[in-house]
Amino acid sequence: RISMATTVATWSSHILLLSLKASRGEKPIFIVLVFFSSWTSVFSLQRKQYDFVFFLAVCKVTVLLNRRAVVSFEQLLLDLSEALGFPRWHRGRVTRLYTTHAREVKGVCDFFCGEVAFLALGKARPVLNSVQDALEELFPEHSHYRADALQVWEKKLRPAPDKAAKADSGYSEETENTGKIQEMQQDARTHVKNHTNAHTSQHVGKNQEGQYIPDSQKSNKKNSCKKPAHLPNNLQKLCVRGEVKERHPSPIGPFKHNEVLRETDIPSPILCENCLATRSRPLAPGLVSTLSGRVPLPPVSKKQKGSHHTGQEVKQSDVSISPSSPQVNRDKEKSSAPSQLLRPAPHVASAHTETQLTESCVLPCEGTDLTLADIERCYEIGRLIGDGNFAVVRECRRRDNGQPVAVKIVERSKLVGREHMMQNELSLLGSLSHPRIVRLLAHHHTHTHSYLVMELVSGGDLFEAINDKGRFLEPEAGRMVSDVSEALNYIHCRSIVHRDLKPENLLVSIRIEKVSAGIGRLKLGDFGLAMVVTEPVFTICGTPTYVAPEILRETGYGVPVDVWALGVILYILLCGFAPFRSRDRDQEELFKLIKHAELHFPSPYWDSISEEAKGLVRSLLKPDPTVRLTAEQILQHHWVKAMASVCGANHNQSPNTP
Ligand SMILES: Nc1ncnc2c1ncn2[C@@H]1O[C@H](COP(=O)(O)OP(=O)(O)OP(=O)(O)O)[C@@H](O)[C@H]1O
Repeated sequence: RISMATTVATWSSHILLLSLKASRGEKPIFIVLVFFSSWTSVFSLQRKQYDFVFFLAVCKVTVLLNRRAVVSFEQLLLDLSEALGFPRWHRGRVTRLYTTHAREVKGVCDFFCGEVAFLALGKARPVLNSVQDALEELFPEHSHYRADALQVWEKKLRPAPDKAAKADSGYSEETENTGKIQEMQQDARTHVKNHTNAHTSQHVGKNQEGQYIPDSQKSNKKNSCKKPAHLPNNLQKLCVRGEVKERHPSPIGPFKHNEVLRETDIPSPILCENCLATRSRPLAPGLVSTLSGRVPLPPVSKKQKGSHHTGQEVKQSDVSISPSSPQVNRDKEKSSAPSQLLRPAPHVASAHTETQLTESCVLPCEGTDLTLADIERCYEIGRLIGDGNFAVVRECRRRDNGQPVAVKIVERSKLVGREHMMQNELSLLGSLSHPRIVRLLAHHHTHTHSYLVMELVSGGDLFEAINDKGRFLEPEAGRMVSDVSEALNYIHCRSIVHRDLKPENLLVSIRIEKVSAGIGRLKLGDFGLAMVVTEPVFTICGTPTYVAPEILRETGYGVPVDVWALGVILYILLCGFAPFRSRDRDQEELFKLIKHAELHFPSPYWDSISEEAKGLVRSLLKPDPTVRLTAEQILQHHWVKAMASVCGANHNQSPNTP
């Protein structure tokens, strides 16, 4: 997966250049740094268990960073710095990252958002000549791009006429702490080229020698909107899984301008960090299926996840992931699929009458006698829109009335020992009907797979929206909290606890770009871990970042755990990073922090956020579940009401509009 990239390691007076070359035609997954390093650094990197550490020469190492490996921006800076030979204690460590166009990278999302290259800097201001050298080295054939970038840098580095302008330059805060003028004359001048559009890429550079300033202990605290691990079942210990960041088009493309969006340019799926779910985006507007004018359906012959499949391909992939012998399948199912699994949910049965199925589309929700051909006769199977641990979700269309639906295809052999998860989805979700909860319309079963036909929520999920936007304005965040609280209030009144509330399970009912305009509405989905709670539950389950302290304390829990998770989500919505995070991605440390529940609102990220919003966060993240707000109380909270009404007034929409 590593392309042997051109090695560019050039000293300029202040900036060390790192360069890479993308391997062509591969999915973009990793950020790669190649550097010259001491053995000490190499070993420390290995101890950190990066995905790959390659020895390309005696002292040259490639480090692949991916989105899941990065817990916080602070940690990312430390990792980059260490990779470049400046460990965290080193005076010359990297403290800032800038894009080629002088925009400071302030969080993990910024880092993984498709920039081609970054300048990694220490404490001191960079010198324009060095930037120019760096740009020339990196983009030798792109004089316009270089000139453009240089112009922005020139503006940024122009001597500040007064104190205020200096403060605005973005270089003043970090140096305040050091208090040593000579330290400001040193920097970890490194030019890092980053390529998220390539499966793997390569950077090469050299360490800089000399005196460096000490760590100010005040590096950027902004964290990622990273998704932590999802538990495959409710008995397993919480553990962190991986994620691969989606591809974003590069700002300058693969060194080309004005590229037209083709189908092949549709961003590749993201692999969800929490649940190893592959995340793909809705088709770009205008990409309409050749099969149907109404719903974007798959063109042919792309087999990787997130690509489009024909019905035939779906069939093939179904076959390939199933146990080879049909007899084996049947035997497995006999032992794994409980009889309740096949019982239709009461609410689901009525869905058939409501949707006026034609004769050919009436499929039973009972028994396992159906075949894939039966399913395909009723549903045109479309592109992959989600992929969890046990299921893939595809956009489909009913053939009789053209209704777009989402079909969750569960391979039942993967559910052995966890049959309750699907049972929950069928019995609990099937019994619910609320505008803020994804509706289960029908379910069908073959010998090997179950098909859960759901309302299609076409705007992606909140995780993607957070990834896109970083953080949200208070009115947007308030309305989202209101939406989720409505859903929670509805299920909590029925003594149902969701237990896996997180941004990935909140679907946006319209396209993501409109979320930024405050119009997106959320719907709660994935009831795989939900259960009816009549007495305290002790099972440890959930997703680390969102797990409530009482779950970890194992003292028994109930519906308030969902409110805690909502508190974590609100915190992330407002500032872009999670309230409890371990710098070293240490799960034990994370759990300690959660149990301790000490809440901070670090500056400057929270400076502009109202006390009311902070107050609500505090009320949701109360370690004692008995004093935590209930979903009903959240809906009555003055900030939530005010924010929801601002959004409602802006968009002339009732909060209950589906
Ligand atoms: N009704 C829907 N409409 C649109 N997209 C959906 C729908 N349901 C699920 N998805 C997408 O599919 C992804 C996976 O779905 P879901 O979480 O239900 O699968 P899962 O296998 O239960 O996941 P997990 O691994 O978390 O248990 C979701 O994150 C979402 O992006």
